[in-house]
Amino acid sequence: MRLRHKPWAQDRINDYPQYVSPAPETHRGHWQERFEKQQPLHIEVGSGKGQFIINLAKQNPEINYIALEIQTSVTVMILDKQIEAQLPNLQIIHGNGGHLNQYFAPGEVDLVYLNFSDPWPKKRHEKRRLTSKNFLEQYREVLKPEGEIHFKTDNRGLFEYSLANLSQCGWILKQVWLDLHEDGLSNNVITEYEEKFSQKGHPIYRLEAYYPIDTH
Ligand SMILES: C[S@@+](CC[C@H](N)C(=O)[O-])C[C@H]1O[C@@H](n2cnc3c(N)ncnc32)[C@H](O)[C@@H]1O
Repeated sequence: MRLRHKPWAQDRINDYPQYVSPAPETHRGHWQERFEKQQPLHIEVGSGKGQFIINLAKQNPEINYIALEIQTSVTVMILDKQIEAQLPNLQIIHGNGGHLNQYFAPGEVDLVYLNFSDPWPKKRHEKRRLTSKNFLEQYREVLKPEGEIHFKTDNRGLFEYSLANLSQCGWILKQVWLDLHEDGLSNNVITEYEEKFSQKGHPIYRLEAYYPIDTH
């Protein structure tokens, strides 16, 4: 998938290399050097406008976060929030989650968040789904042993598809929620899309999964 460029937005991104590096692949294996403190690294693939990850970064200064977003104009919206908040534990990648192993070294990431990923309902677009097998392989490569994926969606079809792929690819499900806001999760941080779909009365599905250490 190609990055969608908008010149004005790209110029704005270029003005803040301290928050959005022009060459994220050059930090592969060295992301900790871009943060004030060396601490666990959590990333969100498909961050949208950044509400979720900005709030997480504010709430958890003991964790480093990276927002990864493919659309240029949307990346600018995260950047604008970061320019205001100046969080020392937040970096932004304007890039494609399908290239994760170019941005991160094996085991560099502690946790991957996927929130309300585009469902791409047509079979011919399956490869674009962030829980397709290609993407799951990328997460497995960059996560530390037993590092986790936390995934939320209101789309039942995408949730079932993701559960099936995870289990076929050997991931272990730690926990599954079929109606997050009914079942409760004490420290749930709400995303933009979650707010929108919850207001419409949609149930929110959630899962936590990890890839087991190979004991052979
Ligand atoms: C439906 S929005 C959800 C935004 C946010 N996570 C939320 O829950 O409010 C999905 C976002 O994922 C981004 N996206 C889709 N495919 C991507 C990819 N391959 N790499 C990075 N971002 C991607 C889209 O541009 C969009 O901003």
